[in-house]
Amino acid sequence: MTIHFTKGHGTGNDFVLFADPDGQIDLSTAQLAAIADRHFGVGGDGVIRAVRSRSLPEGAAALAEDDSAEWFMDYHNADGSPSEMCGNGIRVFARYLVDNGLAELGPGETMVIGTRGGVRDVQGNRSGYQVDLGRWLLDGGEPLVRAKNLQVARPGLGINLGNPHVVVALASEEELDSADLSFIPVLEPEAPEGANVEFVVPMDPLVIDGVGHIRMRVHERGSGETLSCGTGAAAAALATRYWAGAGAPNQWRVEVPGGTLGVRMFAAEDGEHVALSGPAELVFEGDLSL
Ligand SMILES: N[C@@H](CCC[C@H](N)C(=O)O)C(=O)O
Repeated sequence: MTIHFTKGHGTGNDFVLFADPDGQIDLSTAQLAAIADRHFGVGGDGVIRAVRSRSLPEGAAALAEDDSAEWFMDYHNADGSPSEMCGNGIRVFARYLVDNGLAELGPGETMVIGTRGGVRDVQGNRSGYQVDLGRWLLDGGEPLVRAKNLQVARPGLGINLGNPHVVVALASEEELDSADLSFIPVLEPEAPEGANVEFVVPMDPLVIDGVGHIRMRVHERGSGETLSCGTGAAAAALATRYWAGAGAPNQWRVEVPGGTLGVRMFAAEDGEHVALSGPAELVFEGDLSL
């Protein structure tokens, strides 16, 4: 079987995308991991299948939530495990659909995309694409986090954005730079479904012209350390605002090793939502025989 793929990224969080509109390509965990392998495959932090919501079982829930969710982002991590959501991936996915003529997204228009974490609204903007990540939840408690090269275990904050995160504040940029994230951080107690773990430090000053500034590195569940994580950047901004207390801003710039992401918290009908914006690039295409 040959698959025509496109390689894309959002702030260096990179993905292998392919279209399977009618849901005819059923890749095993091992095949997905082989595609994402940086030495023996195309290489990427995740593999994204563009499939019509009506053509896969999980799509029924997306269509029940919003029947305009024609497309479903079938997301898998680099080890082949499925994830509920990917904030950078969904922005790159929207660009992929538009550039390949599979969907249209005019200025000011919204594209509704199905994911395992629920439907998400994506819009184009000046810096690339923006996604409304929906309602967020303080979820997962405050586990202790250990990572190699961190002198002491740190308390984390569990946040759910469709997928699970634990955010940890570090003392300084030096500590952030020297943390060895090549190993899975140890959580105590363990997260039953695993977690993406974000390490953050506030920049100095924290707030400039009403916008909060932080730096972040991440160890993604199922993919290891990546250059960026969109839902992770949103979780990091939410946790920092939580720790900063009353008066902290609702708009944030998050510096990740692969660039800068924007995060904005805003009131919606069903509670507070968080939105993520930043670049979404398509880099090259090719054919892959499996
Ligand atoms: N890179 C993504 C998150 C991808 C999924 C994650 N590794 C998980 O297992 O939840 C993002 O940009 O949000």
